[in-house]
Amino acid sequence: MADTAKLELLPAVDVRDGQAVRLVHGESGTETSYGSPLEAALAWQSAGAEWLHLVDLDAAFGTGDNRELISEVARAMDIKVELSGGIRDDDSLAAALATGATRVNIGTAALEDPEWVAKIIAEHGDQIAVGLDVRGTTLRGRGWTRDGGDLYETLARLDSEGCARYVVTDIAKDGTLQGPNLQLLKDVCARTDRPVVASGGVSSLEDLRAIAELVPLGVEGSIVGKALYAKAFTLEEALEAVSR
Ligand SMILES: O=C(O)c1ccccc1N[C@@H]1O[C@H](COP(=O)(O)O)[C@@H](O)[C@H]1O
Repeated sequence: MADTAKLELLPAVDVRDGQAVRLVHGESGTETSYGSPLEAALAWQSAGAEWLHLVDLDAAFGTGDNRELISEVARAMDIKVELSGGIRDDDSLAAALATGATRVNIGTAALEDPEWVAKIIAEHGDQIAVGLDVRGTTLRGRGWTRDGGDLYETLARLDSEGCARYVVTDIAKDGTLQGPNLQLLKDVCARTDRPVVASGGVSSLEDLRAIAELVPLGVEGSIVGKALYAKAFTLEEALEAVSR
């Protein structure tokens, strides 16, 4: 990536039981509800977002799914959509791609079904990202409830299979407003030449500027969740903060 590129921002809409929610450390039961997912997504689009990070949390946790609602939201967007949660087999992948999402983010399946993930990377290329959701350097799957191997071993495997991009979440930071794990992002960027999307912990415009400093290392974007819903700053302010 060229050093002059600006950091992309991906406001998040995580859906649980039909509502836009934020979790703390991704733990089921910690939800704060923020109402209609479609209204939230449209608000981020109106505020100037170029991307929406849309997550079906029920599908990620295995507590059902919000497939129709997720599809409705994705189809209503004029902006790019990154779709996550419960994409683990041909049926769920087909449904995700049928929403018109620009790319889909694979978590659990990258840990539990490497052959399938290698196949879909080969078939769909840039439309597939892998979510590397970590505690320390241990990957977590199935709603972040189960260990799924070593971060760097998995990264090396996925790199060799041609994975186009990684979404790196520090679970210890996610939903806490405690700042991103910049060292983790630097460490991942040092181990891959593929673009990295940062996730977890953003609390301030300063945090976003700090992540933007990592663009020359390979950080392409940052997901922003709780800070927007908690009104720590507006999306307009965030976009301005990372514009160059
Ligand atoms: O985004 C969250 O807060 C979250 C919390 C707990 C589990 C998953 C979460 N989000 C994203 O869901 C996908 C993983 O889904 P799957 O394992 O492929 O079914 C991944 O992008 C997570 O970052």
